[in-house]
Amino acid sequence: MTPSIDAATDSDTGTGTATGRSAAVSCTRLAYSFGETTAVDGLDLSVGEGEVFGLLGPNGAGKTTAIRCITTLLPVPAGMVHVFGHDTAKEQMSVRRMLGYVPQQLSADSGLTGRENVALFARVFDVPRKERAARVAQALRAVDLTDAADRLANTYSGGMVRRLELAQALVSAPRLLILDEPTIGLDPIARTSVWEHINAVREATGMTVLVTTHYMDEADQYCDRVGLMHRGRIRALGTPEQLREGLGERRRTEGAPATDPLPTLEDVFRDIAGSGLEDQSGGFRDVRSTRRTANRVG
Ligand SMILES: Nc1ncnc2c1ncn2[C@@H]1O[C@H](COP(=O)(O)OP(=O)(O)OP(=O)(O)O)[C@@H](O)[C@H]1O
Repeated sequence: MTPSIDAATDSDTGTGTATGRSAAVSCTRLAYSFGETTAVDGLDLSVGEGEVFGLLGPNGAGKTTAIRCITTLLPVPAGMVHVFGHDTAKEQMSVRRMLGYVPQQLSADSGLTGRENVALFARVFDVPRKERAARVAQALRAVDLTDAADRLANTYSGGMVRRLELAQALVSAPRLLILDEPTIGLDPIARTSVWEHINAVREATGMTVLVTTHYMDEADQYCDRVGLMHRGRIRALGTPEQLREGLGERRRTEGAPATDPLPTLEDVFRDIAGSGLEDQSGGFRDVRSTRRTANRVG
């Protein structure tokens, strides 16, 4: 099993100096293409320290690609990415040490117990040997898996697997937690539970959270700010309330009655993504995401 962020060998000595920027994540004109397909197209993004920032967008908007550049799993061919002031192109190891990453794909090994899965990540992320057992126990406790810690992961429900993956990402005490669709395919109770655990850790540690989600209700409820991404760029940015009010205001200037209810975040999303939302939802990529989750549950 390969952990989501491998221990890397690169020229970074780990002594890179932060440039003094206060942003947890800063992308400047980030661009990434797969052959002819432009996935990220000049992305400018700044996530403040301690924020819960939601990156929203239809399938294929470029969210995962942007996240993989931020985590250093993909190179940055154009533009710049900094994590707490460290340049991801030059200081790959320093950046990786500050990150916890829960990818869309399954990152837990079904043939290991919960504790063994988390311990594996503790080793890969260089948690000092003497502290490992305590840190693993702490991470499992933080996601409420202490009682199930010594069961094989293939006996876990989908929600428990997601919480286990959260524990794997938390065991290195990251300053920045990046989650790609953390609740996709989970039932409403399991979704709420995942968010409650993320929030509890954030409140206790001040960790910054960058999350992608298709669930607008989650973004509205849990994110301090959201960026709506479409065709590789951020098309709208603000608090969920600002975005909802902005669309409401525009609709009123276009003649909508003042008595109309305030638009939802989903209305804002549809306003920006337009037909892209209709064109791409339910496609192969969507099915693949759901299957990935089904495999996890199964
Ligand atoms: N490995 C790859 N090879 C070729 N094209 C890719 C690859 N990964 C992504 N793409 C393309 O890049 C674009 C952006 O994909 P990306 O996965 O970043 O979007 P996304 O917003 O994360 O979508 P989703 O919400 O479905 O996860 C899409 O057009 C996609 O088809």
